[in-house]
Amino acid sequence: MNRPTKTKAPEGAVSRPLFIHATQALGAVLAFDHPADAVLSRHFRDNRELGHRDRGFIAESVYGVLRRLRWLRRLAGDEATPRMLLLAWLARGEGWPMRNFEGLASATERDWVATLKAAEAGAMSLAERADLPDWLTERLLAQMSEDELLALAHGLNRPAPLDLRVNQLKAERDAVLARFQADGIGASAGRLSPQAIRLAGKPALQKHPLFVDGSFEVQDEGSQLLGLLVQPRRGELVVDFCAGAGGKTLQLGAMMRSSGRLYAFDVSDKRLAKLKPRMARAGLSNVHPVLIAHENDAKVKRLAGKADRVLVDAPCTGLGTLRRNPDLKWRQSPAAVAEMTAKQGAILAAAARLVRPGGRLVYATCSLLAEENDGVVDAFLAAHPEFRACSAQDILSRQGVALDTGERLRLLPQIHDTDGFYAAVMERTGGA
Ligand SMILES: C[S@@+](CC[C@H](N)C(=O)[O-])C[C@H]1O[C@@H](n2cnc3c(N)ncnc32)[C@H](O)[C@@H]1O
Repeated sequence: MNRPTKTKAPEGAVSRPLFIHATQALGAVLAFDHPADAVLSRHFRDNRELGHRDRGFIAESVYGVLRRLRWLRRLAGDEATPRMLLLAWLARGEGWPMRNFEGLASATERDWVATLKAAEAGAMSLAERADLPDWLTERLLAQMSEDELLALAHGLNRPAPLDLRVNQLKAERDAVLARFQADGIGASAGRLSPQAIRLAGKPALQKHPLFVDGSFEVQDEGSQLLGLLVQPRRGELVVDFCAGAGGKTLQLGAMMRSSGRLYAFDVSDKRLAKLKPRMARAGLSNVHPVLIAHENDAKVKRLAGKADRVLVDAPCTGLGTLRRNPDLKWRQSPAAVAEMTAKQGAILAAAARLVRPGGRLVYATCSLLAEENDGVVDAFLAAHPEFRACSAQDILSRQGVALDTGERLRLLPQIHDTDGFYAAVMERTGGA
């Protein structure tokens, strides 16, 4: 494969081989057969000579094009190839000067880029301005005004910062911050979660001694608030019903001080397999990963009425994570939303059976769509009078998180600078 660092490029530009890598990766991503992060990981695995900065350029360029695809197609034409879209992104999105294209683009392409730099996108529809598909714009418009939708889209179309969660079993946040400062890593305390650190850039931290010893994990600050809503205590029986690779399981386990029993259910053995080494690094001995066939598996039913707390971090369209996964907006569809909402309702009903009287149930998604959020929770509460709604704002405020969110947690990138998250807290009545 091409060695990207050998060709001399003008200052601020990139080498020709690196540009070719970015074009190839973009072409593969734009087929939309697989998630963009999986396609990029594969490209990097197949091209191990690419360094951290090269990978950064490729990923940022690909994600930049995905975020602004409608605008770029308006400028470059509906038939624009991945190479043309990349040139258009670098010229208009990144504002590269013409000299950066020398050595990368042919004379004809450079003439095209020069024209493009002065081109107007012309009158654009709301969906084009928001850089969202038409169907999604329509759904969001039923929930908010045009101005709110554009502000949301602007927030979603920006790169996400890198957040860490300090593992309270192993370290104090101030000590981790002090160590980062000594190591020259720009970081500050999170504004919302008392366990969060926000990094100034995107340093590679997998080999950092505090990552290796389990003192911190990567977790969006918004996601950390979901763990605070569950608020598990030492010695309790807690179920993380859709645990995946354990982003929230690890947080819950640490909040329980590695005591009690924390069941991590999921239908994906691949995801649960990723949880196991993370549990070990985090120093948790209270987590029990359990592979289930579906939400009504006998392994689930065995815990009926026994759990102090159950988290349902439901499978969803993930549209709240567009800052990190901008391809999702082009890969989701109204049919996928309908399929999701049916599954979410079934999982929530099955998980609710595990909650003991007086116990807590938290339903959460990283979706922005009302049908996956309030729609599922309202239908559940209407069908289950034995559950009552609790105030997310009160629960967070008692843990020192001041957030004007009301009964249900709604986090939005343009307001909270987190991914988009939704959570509803409920309690089974009849407790002591
Ligand atoms: C939003 S992800 C969970 C992310 C995880 N909680 C974290 O914090 O990293 C949703 C998970 O639900 C799982 N899932 C899908 N259907 C399920 C079902 N019927 N029962 C339990 N888990 C399910 C998926 O495999 C996926 O891992």
